[in-house]
Amino acid sequence: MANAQTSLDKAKIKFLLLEGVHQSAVESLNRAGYTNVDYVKTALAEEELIERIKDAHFVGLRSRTQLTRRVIEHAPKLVAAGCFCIGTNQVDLDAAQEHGVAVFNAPFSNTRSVAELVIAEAILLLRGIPAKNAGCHRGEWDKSAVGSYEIRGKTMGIVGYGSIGSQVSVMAEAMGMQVVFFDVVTKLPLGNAVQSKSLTELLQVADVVSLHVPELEATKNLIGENELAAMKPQSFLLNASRGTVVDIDALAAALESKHLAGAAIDVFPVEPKGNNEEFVSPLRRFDNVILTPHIGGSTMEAQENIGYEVAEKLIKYSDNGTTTSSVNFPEVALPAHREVHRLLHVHQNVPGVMTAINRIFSENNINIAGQYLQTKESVGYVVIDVDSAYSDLALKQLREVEGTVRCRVLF
Ligand SMILES: NC(=O)c1ccc[n+]([C@@H]2O[C@H](COP(=O)([O-])OP(=O)(O)OC[C@H]3O[C@@H](n4cnc5c(N)ncnc54)[C@H](O)[C@@H]3O)[C@@H](O)[C@H]2O)c1
Ligand SMILES: O=C(O)[C@H](O)COP(=O)(O)O
Repeated sequence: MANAQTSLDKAKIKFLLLEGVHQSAVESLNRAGYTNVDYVKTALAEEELIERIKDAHFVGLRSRTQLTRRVIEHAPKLVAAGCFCIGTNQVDLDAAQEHGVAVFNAPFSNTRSVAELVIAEAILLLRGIPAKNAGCHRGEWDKSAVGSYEIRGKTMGIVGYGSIGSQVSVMAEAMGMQVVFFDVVTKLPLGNAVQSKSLTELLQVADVVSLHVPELEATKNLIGENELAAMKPQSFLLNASRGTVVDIDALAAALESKHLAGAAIDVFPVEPKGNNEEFVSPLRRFDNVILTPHIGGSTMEAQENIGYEVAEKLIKYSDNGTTTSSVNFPEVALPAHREVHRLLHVHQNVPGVMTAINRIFSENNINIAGQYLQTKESVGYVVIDVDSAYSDLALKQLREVEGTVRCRVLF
């Protein structure tokens, strides 16, 4: 499937890859015949992105690039976007859907890296290592067991029991911790973990609270002044999810008052746009806080696997039309299209469109070799395999159907 033909010469299909995604992505694209790759090591500000994306068919990005409605409106050729990470909050998914741009991500490849970091941070914080380390760097020698604890026997509270949260759960139990978790969905508890009935119930019993929820309206400031006050005195807060989930000023106050004994924060409400910009945060002054520059998923293993995973999804969509695991698009898993031409029609999901499409085939006496239809919210995606002699005519007429967002052909 990887070397299937597309109607447009593959060398003309442009991939814009941003934020230094792993070379494994470029290798995969080249191997599949896609050699027109514009590789950029950084994120781009909106104006520059608009300039660069205007003739791109595919774009690859990580968490820093903002794929806004305005950018999408200035990308007339764009058929898909690949987020080489888990989060897709940096993409205006509604605008992408409306413009027929399928969005893919890598939901699993970096989850182990985040879970490992969380366990390491829990151990370091309970031992008081961040402050001891900072002291030693300043020439201090504080040899003392006061305030240093094992994690064995302590309670890990996990908020968001998805791919990452559930792995933290298994690892924490393996280290001898008890696990409680809170999720808006009822989840199968792994091992001896127990699902809490409410966030407050979890906050009241956990020695370490680790956040693993997506960025949503409902998770904005999920942990604010009241939630911090509900946490056990001398407990720890870990956030490697999204910066918007924690009210950072309220956290600074809880650390200042010594209600919390420490924290480990990887993501921030405002993050520097690039590695040359200063990192500004009210948390910088605390020795008992581990601060990391949004690197929870940044390991060589994770990045390489993400490169392969997302590139593969973009290649499949380009070569064959398959949209399996898209986050905003109807999911269709398609067989190979041998000896037929494949028409891919993206349309508004409104009554009458499919009738108009099917009329084209019956009125022109075109035999349909295969038809696959799926809808999602405001968008419909129909794939029609036809005899090669008829694809030109069908394509022309399909583009005229009212409600058409985009239409292309693969042969
Ligand atoms: N720091 C990093 O580098 C890094 C790396 C990977 C992922 N992340 C972030 O971590 C987040 C979680 O990743 P994941 O793979 O575990 O996602 P996931 O979708 O597998 O799990 C998220 C879980 O949160 C739950 N949830 C949603 N809203 C909730 C709420 N209000 N209260 C409690 N639970 C809620 C969901 O039901 C789900 O079980 C991602 O969305 C991403 O933003 C950060
Ligand atoms: O959503 C994610 O997977 C993480 O936030 C990592 O994003 P990054 O690839 O920009 O580091």
